[in-house]
Parts: sequence; C-alpha cells; structure tokens
Amino acid sequence: MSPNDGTVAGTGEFRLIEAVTAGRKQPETTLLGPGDDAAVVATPDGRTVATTDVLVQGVHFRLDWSSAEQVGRKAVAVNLTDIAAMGARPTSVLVGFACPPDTETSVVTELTQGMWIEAERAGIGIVGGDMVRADQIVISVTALGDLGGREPVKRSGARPGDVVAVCGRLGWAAAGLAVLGRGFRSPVSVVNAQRCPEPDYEAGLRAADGGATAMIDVSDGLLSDLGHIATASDVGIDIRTADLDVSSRLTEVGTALGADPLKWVLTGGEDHAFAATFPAFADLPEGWTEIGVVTMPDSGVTVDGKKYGHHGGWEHWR
Ligand SMILES: Nc1ncnc2c1ncn2[C@@H]1O[C@H](COP(=O)(O)OP(=O)(O)O)[C@@H](O)[C@H]1O
Ligand SMILES: Cc1ncc(C[n+]2csc(CCOP(=O)(O)OP(=O)(O)O)c2C)c(N)n1
Ligand SMILES: [Mg+2]
Ligand SMILES: [Mg+2]
Ligand SMILES: [Mg+2]
Repeated sequence: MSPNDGTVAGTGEFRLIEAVTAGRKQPETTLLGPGDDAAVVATPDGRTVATTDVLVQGVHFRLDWSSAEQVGRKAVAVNLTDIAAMGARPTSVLVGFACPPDTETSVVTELTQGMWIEAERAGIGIVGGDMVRADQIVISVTALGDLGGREPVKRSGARPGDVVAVCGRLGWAAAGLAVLGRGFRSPVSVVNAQRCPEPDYEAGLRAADGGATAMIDVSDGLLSDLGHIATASDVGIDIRTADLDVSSRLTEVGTALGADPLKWVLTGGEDHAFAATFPAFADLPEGWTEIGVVTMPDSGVTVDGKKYGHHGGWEHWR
C-alpha cells in the first residue's frame, strides 16, 4: 500500500492512531490521555487507570493453534500488562465478545474460563461485558487499574544517559508463531509462549518503585516498542545485543527453521515483557536486566550503534 492511497493500510497503524487522537480536547479529569499503555482519569473518588485491547480470530489467534482457554488467558494478559506498564495494579476487567451464530457455546465458556484464570492470577475478576453477533470471533477486553498513590510511569520520561532494561522473555512468542505458521506443534515451550504469555504483573510495580523514568510492555516488538519511548521522550535508544538473552531454545528453533533468533528477540511481539528506562547507576529492581542506554534525540533506536535493517515489530495492515 502506498502512503496516500486513502486506505488505513496506506496510512499505517500509528499514523491512524495519531489521526484519530490529535487535536481532541480532553476534559480536566483526563490526567493522561491517549498515547501511553493506559490512560489515567480523575474521579471524585480518586484516579483510575484504563486500557483496552481487541483480539480478532485469524489476526491474533487461531483456534486450531490454541485452545479457547489459552486465547481467553491471552486476551486478559495482554491488557493487564498495559496496566502494569504504567506502574499500576489491575483492579478489574470487562469483556466485549462477538461471534458468529454457529459458534459452539463451549468455545465461549472455555474462553471465559481462560479469562477468569488469568484474572485470578492477578487477583481480580471480570466485572462486566457485552455479547454481540459478528462474522468472526472478536474479544475486546477493557482493564482498569489503581496506581496506589504512585505517579504513572509514562512513555515520555526517558532521559539521555538513563539505562534501558527489560524484565521477561523476548522472542519466544515469535519463535512459536514461526513454528505454528510452518504447521508444527513443537517445541511446546515456544508454541505455548505464542499461545499465552505468562507476565509477571508485579514487575511493573517493582520498576515504578525502583525509579523507572519510562516504561512500556513489549506487544509489537522490542525495537518498535522502545521506539515509542524514544519518540515520546524525544531521545534515542541504543541496544547492546551482547546483553540480550538469546536462549539456546530459540537458537535451536532458529536453526531448525532457518530463521534468525536474534531477530525474534529484537522484533518479535506478544511476549509482553516489560521494557523501561532507569537513571544511570540506579540499582535495577529484581528480575530486570540492563540491555542498553538512552542516547541523544534524533538517533532513533539503534542496535550496537547501528540502524537495524528490518521492521522493528508488528504493525496491523502492513
Ligand atoms: N481508536 C483509538 N482512539 C483513541 N486512542 C487510541 C485508539 N487506538 C489506539 N489508541 C491509543 O493509542 C496508543 C497506542 O495504542 P497501542 O499501540 O495499541 O498501545 P498498546 O501497544 O500499549 O496496546 C494507546 O494509548 C491507545 O489507547
Ligand atoms: C493467527 C495469528 N497471526 C499472527 C499473529 C501475530 N500477531 C498478531 S497481533 C501481534 C502484535 C500485537 O498485537 P496488537 O493488536 O498490536 O496489540 P497491542 O500492541 O495493541 O498491545 C502479533 C505479533 C498471531 N498472534 N496470530
Ligand atoms: Mg502496551
Ligand atoms: Mg493496544
Ligand atoms: Mg500493537
């Protein structure tokens, strides 16, 4: 698609978001509007953190690749990491659900079971939702959260000289996608990583309490998501590949499929690890590993000091 062909593909996902959000005046009660992993709104009772992510059959999941329960778990998990990436604790989720008329009822109940399993993992419940007809299964989850008195950790707070760190696995879900896409079902470790992430929701709180200056969950790909921090903070970011954990399991799968495991780590989405920046010389919170440095504006996101030759991550319609 060319940029000016009048379609959303030509416009691109992130310019489309810009087009629908720019210039809209928010009320004073919107403490943090669109542009981060979640919004923060003021209510007479306090503050609420809110976010939503939609999963579409065939785009985000396939029921011949994953069980309905795994899809349900993933639908909730990908929303709760957006809450955690603000330095907040999830408080509840609501579930919008659409499906064709011939969908087996058991698919809906198994999806729901998965959503409850993941919600309970975070100590919360599903407090509402909606059911509508559609041509394929669509799951729209809205998650709410509580900052517990903390300031939200935004995408915009990184400063040159900060260190870049991650918490959680990278590249595993992309390896699993490559395996499933070629018709295989093993190794089950990477395939399960694609079916459902297992985020450590406390990692975002530990980062916030540890002084993180900016944070994001890695949904699209490390380079792409760090790009959002770089743009929002008006800084550059350089990643050192020697400090990335390219697990031997990813190397094995890469060798078997003739694929580059480092590319999965740098650009694979859906592991929902957390990436954050911290002041230089700060003690990193438990589970966090330093992988790079925040550099001066306009240098973009580089890998070992050089521009990376591939897309930094997933983009819808590309
Ligand atoms: N249709 C929309 N209207 C308003 N804000 C939107 C819309 N779509 C996306 N956004 C906002 O754009 C930002 C980026 O979205 P997205 O890339 O989906 O974030 P994430 O990867 O954290 O889920 C978020 O703050 C999101 O709330
Ligand atoms: C059937 C299928 N095809 C492709 C993918 C790969 N995939 C789909 S969405 C996505 C990126 C994340 O999804 P998005 O809707 O952008 O979530 P957000 O960034 O808003 O959290 C990836 C890697 C998949 N999970 N399943
Ligand atoms: Mg996010
Ligand atoms: Mg989103
Ligand atoms: Mg995305």
